[in-house]
Amino acid sequence: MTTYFNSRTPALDGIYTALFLASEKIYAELKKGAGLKFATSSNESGDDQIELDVIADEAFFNALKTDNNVRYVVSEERPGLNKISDGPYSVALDPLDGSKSALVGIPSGAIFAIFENAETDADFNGRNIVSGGFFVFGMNLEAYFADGDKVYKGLFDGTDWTVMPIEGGLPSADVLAINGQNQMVWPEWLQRHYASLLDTRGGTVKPHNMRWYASMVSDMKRMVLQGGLFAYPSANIKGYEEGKLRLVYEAIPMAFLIQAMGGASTNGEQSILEMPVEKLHQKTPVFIGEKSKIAAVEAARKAGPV
Ligand SMILES: O=P(O)(O)OC[C@H]1O[C@](O)(COP(=O)(O)O)[C@@H](O)[C@@H]1O
Ligand SMILES: [Mg+2]
Repeated sequence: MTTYFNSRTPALDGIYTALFLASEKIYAELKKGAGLKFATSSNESGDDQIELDVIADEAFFNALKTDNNVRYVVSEERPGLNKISDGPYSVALDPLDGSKSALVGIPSGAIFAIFENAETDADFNGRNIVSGGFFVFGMNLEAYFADGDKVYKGLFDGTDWTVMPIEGGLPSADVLAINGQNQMVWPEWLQRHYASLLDTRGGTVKPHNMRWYASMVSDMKRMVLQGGLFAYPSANIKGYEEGKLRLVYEAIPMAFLIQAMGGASTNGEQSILEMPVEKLHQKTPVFIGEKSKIAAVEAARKAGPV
């Protein structure tokens, strides 16, 4: 089998190949316009699915199920731990991130994390992750990921992948990616912090620039290329008590990648990579970005009121 990427951990090479091959399949379906309508099903968490969610989940699962290094596959679209073998690594996936945005032509993608020696839900945490990142299904098929502490960009030209290191760390920009929909019911400290990021001080200072794709992979691609702050906070409204994003296969892989670039993450109180995991599908408030911006979020949270 062709090796698409030589990991610093050679046992991961086959897993990367499976992930890259599955992404090609999903991208080809998306390019054909296949699966871009609501399915009659819903996923493990009760979210409505589009047909491409199901196609994407099957593509990843089928690609990974023959690899003896893969112990479990975890997916947003499936219940529980799906046993593959007794191998040392487990893969957690959001097989189609931003699916509702895909319906209107905004780049979607897939998020992945590889964990070492995971046996229970609790083991799928930021201390056991060895690789994390995402694919973007946009103008091109691209991958952005951290293999250990090294960061790479992959570009598919329709036949082959070119994978290159990303050097130079996380760029810096006063860009804020957040959905302001729930701002009236955000914690009070966040309402204040948000206002401070947009404060022009009487027209003398440029406020943070707002960007929101409603597609985490697209917002994180912007982060990798330009810097900034990405946030999906909790809100005092049904369904958003812990935000919207999933800890294991959305927050942790993105936090791992951005930390490898010199950035940081928090749930408001602690790094996402330090958070205990209780359930595979649990949600968490997410703040990911430049170190100084994450420190400012935590300082605002500490200053209260919560
Ligand atoms: O609809 P909202 O509140 O803008 O949420 C958008 C967020 O939800 C997500 O689409 C995640 O949901 P899916 O994985 O179900 O697509 C993220 O990609 C994005 O950041
Ligand atoms: Mg998602």
